[in-house]
Amino acid sequence: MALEINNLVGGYSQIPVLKKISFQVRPGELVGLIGLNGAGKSTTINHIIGLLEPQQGSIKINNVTLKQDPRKYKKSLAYIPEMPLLYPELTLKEHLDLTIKAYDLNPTVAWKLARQLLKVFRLDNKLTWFPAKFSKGMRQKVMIVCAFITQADYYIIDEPFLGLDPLATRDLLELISKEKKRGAGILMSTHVLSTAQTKCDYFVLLQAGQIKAQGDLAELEKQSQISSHQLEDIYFALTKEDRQYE
Ligand SMILES: Nc1ncnc2c1ncn2[C@@H]1O[C@H](COP(=O)(O)OP(=O)(O)OP(=O)(O)O)[C@@H](O)[C@H]1O
Repeated sequence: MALEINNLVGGYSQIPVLKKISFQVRPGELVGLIGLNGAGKSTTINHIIGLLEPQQGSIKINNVTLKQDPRKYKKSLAYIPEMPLLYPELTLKEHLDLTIKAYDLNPTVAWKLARQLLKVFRLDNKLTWFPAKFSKGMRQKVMIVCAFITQADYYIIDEPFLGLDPLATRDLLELISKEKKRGAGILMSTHVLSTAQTKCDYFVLLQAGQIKAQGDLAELEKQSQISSHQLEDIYFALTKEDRQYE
């Protein structure tokens, strides 16, 4: 049981952005997807959520590809994009109702969880609001609440920390930790290496569409051949030579 990316070649045209990347996200694990601008993080995520089709290789969730069983694959996955995308004509309550329908959730159970999450993210008195009234951070929180009520097997979270205030960041990290304990696997792309270092169990370092290194912090430190426990130092050491030629 895992989210498995096997020898994935992909991108937006015939010239691939991703060149044979392979890694796994296992249940109960938070994996950090790390890389400079343009390294291929969003492209990887777009493949996993099914916006792009693999040119070669495969992506499986619990042994099923999107093509084999689209319903099962999509229900196993919840996605929080970097830029919040909401329906302008739907209220916050209607966004939650839509998620409950789309994921075929038990409305009583889902609403109980939704109420708790809305309170945590201070949205509980805004159920009748339309997205136009929300700030960017509030919109992001709506997406977080919608994603986490699904109780999916795997979460894909794209750069979550940029628009969130410190309180919301702390609340999200607590939520991630709870979901890990429930057994969910989480893939999170981020540039915030200090947070990634303390929270992620495993790291995938992308460089120009290839995996430069992967492992836990100790394994990465070994591969980097430097004596630093800081993810930032290890990351720069591992990607130094390649950056000179970009
Ligand atoms: N819609 C697109 N069409 C064509 N090429 C694209 C498209 N989106 C991204 N690319 C290219 O794919 C490569 C990887 O981009 P991607 O968005 O995956 O990087 P990223 O690691 O997510 O970067 P960032 O940290 O800036 O978000 C880049 O060379 C980029 O120019």
